[in-house]
Amino acid sequence: MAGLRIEHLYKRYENNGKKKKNAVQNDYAVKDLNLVCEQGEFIALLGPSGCGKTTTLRMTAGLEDITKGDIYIGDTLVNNLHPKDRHIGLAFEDYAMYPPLTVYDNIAFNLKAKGVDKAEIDKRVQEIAPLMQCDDLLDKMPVKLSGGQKQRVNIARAIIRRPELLLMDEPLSHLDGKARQAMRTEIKRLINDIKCTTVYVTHDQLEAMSLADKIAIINFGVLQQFGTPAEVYDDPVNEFVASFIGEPPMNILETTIAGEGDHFFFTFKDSNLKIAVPERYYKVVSSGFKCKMGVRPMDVLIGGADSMGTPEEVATFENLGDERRIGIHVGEALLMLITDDEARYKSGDIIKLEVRGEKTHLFDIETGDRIRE
Ligand SMILES: Nc1ncnc2c1ncn2[C@@H]1O[C@H](COP(=O)(O)OP(=O)(O)OP(=O)(O)O)[C@@H](O)[C@H]1O
Repeated sequence: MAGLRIEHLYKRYENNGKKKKNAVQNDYAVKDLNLVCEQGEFIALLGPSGCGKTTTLRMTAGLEDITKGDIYIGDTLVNNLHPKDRHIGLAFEDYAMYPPLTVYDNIAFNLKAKGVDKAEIDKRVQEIAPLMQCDDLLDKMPVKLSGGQKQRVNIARAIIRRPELLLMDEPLSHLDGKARQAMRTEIKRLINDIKCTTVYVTHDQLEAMSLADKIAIINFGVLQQFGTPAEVYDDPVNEFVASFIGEPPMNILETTIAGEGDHFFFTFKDSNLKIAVPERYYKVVSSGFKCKMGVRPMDVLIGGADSMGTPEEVATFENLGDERRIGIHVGEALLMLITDDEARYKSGDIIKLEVRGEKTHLFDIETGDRIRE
């Protein structure tokens, strides 16, 4: 098992003028990426489609040339090493199994190719198969497997080589909701068992939040933030991260600060809503200051009958069973709140809105960067 270090990594695809769909605006698919994944850590590369996650993984695997920068696996600079010499396990999105071979032979394939002796191969397959819950599939042909079973075999194939580093690219993307959730739990258990350094590509923030020790959030090839799930959720560095992490996303509204006496409030165009600015921001705001205010839907509350909250009209109501989502127009924007309150609302109902001012974040209107107290 080894750690991974990525230093000032760049990738520019040479396309003879032709561009792929979603091609990056700045021509770099990956731009000045720096990442450290400690030995035994599980990191997720997270970002929207086309942001450069797969490109980063493929460069790490040696399947794609590096334009500039260095990749170390353990202390070894691997820039010019062949993939088979990098001691990596790959579990990619498409399950490229060998159709004429049984599951057993698929799992054993790479060890056989390396000339590992039969008894050792059998020992390892018998070790891995129960771990991936595919021991009862060993005699089956790939065509007979469900999506989840294929994925389990795929991961078994990747880990049987006892890689220094396990690279997974959207391994759950072919699965539907329930199977996805089940496999997520299995992957978590597996990684706990084998304690392998892992880099996991996903565009699903829930997957990243639930599996990873640390998440690297990427946009347009540029690393936005690298931190634990709690750090990226509670302390986002910019508007992009704040709105990418969390479901439903953080409410982000343009605001003008108004001073009243000794206090400051967030105010909004064409709305009566007024939210107290936390005192910790008093050093950086002034009356008339324009910025964006972010607040998570669970920090917007419905006040009781005696609440001092602002009366607001319900615009949208969704009942999702265990939670209800309410949308309120604030000028042209829609402010979402989540409640487990049993009450049913309909559009036009009036509720008292209370916003937990201490939970708000401020962002620069132009750059989207967090404004820190
Ligand atoms: N072989 C290629 N030739 C040219 N451009 C490419 C190639 N592969 C990827 N790109 C471009 O590089 C950028 C990053 O793509 P990449 O596949 O790494 O993103 P991603 O974040 O993994 O996206 P997805 O989640 O959709 O797989 C995109 O703009 C994409 O169009």
